[in-house]
Amino acid sequence: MAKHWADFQYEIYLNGMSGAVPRLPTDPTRLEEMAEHRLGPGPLGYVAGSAGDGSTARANRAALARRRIVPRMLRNVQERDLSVQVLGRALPAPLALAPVGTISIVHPDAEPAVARAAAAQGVPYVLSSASSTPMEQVAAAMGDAERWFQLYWGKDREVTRSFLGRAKAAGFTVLVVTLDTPILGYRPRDLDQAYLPFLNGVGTANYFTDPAFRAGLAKPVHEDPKAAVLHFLGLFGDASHTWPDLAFLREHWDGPIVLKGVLHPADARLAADAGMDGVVVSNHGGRQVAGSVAAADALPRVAAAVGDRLTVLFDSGVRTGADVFKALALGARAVLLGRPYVYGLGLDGQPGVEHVIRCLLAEFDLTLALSGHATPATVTADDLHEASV
Ligand SMILES: Cc1cc2nc3c(=O)[nH]c(=O)nc-3n(C[C@H](O)[C@H](O)[C@H](O)COP(=O)(O)O)c2cc1C
Ligand SMILES: CCCCCCC(=O)C(=O)O
Repeated sequence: MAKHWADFQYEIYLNGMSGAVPRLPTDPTRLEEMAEHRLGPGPLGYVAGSAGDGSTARANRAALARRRIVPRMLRNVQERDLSVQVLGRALPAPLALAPVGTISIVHPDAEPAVARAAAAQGVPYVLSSASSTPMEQVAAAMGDAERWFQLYWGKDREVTRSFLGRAKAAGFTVLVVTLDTPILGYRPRDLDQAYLPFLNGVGTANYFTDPAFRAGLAKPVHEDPKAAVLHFLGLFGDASHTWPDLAFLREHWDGPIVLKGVLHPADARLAADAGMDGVVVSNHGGRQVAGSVAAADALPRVAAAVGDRLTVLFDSGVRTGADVFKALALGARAVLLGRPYVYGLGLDGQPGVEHVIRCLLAEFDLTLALSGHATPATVTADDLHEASV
């Protein structure tokens, strides 16, 4: 019998009989409010902030809210199985943790704590290139869990080659290449505070420990850390890449490659033509292009274009179990969770991340059941009503 994630809510109620209530809110909005009070202004602005006037981040939420679920009745949902096949892997639920760089700014346990939480819940964690902890150390904390690595595909081919070699040696099997951040977006909350974690050497650990990166420095990192940070800023992204350049990555990575940040169906077709295995329909949580299409509005068009050729994943705005359901109905195979788990980490370390995962999946399990589905596979666009406002 498959695990019933919904049982988490009964666990909470039962614990309540002995006077215990959850340490963190079970509602993502209240979780975010709590984080707003606990995180310092710099880290909070960096995590919660987005590009320009913030309209893309708001549109992400609105596009999901506009779609309403139309539950079906009398369909025997007593036994449910949330597992899905993603890139040839069986996941216990259609969920992975999105790559989020520099998270030691919210909690000193940082990526290893997230890795342990994800492994404990069986959910893949996509480790960011901009991790505060070298990838080998995070891999060690992942145990037997799925290891996915996100690449910032930068200017220096030797560094890219070295990252791919290290990731492979550390047991990462899926490569997620982020396309939407060759340059950092315009982010007023960070600009107003002149706050960027990288300036303090946070999020540079994979680079500073990398032999190819170090070979490009005139002095060792500890002798001239500022020069090392500037070197990192100069090479982390490369806005000159074009589609044929993907051949380099295909040549150096023999596992699945997923392109993150695809919003246009034509780009999704190009990804398939380039021999990629999947795309993440994402606008980076509204952090890159202010005024960009909401990710949930882009999703059905991308799924219609390449759903039969590529694995379509989704992020940007997922906060609740109902959002996961809606993303599947719009054509995603699974979703990536971003900011909410960072708030869980900031508030309570590894248990905080586990709490966020368990709440989300309990709500997803209940949404699925109460909408008439025993498995994610049967959810389709027919389960949604699009409200006019
Ligand atoms: C603080 C922060 C750092 C991020 N760092 C990365 C990163 O290193 N690599 C990456 O591909 N995406 C990064 N992202 C984007 C996330 O992977 C994801 O696309 C986004 O958080 C989804 O939006 P949501 O959090 O609003 O759901 C970051 C997002 C945040 C909030
Ligand atoms: C200057 C390095 C930029 C890395 C961007 C990290 C990220 O994806 C985000 O902040 O969003």
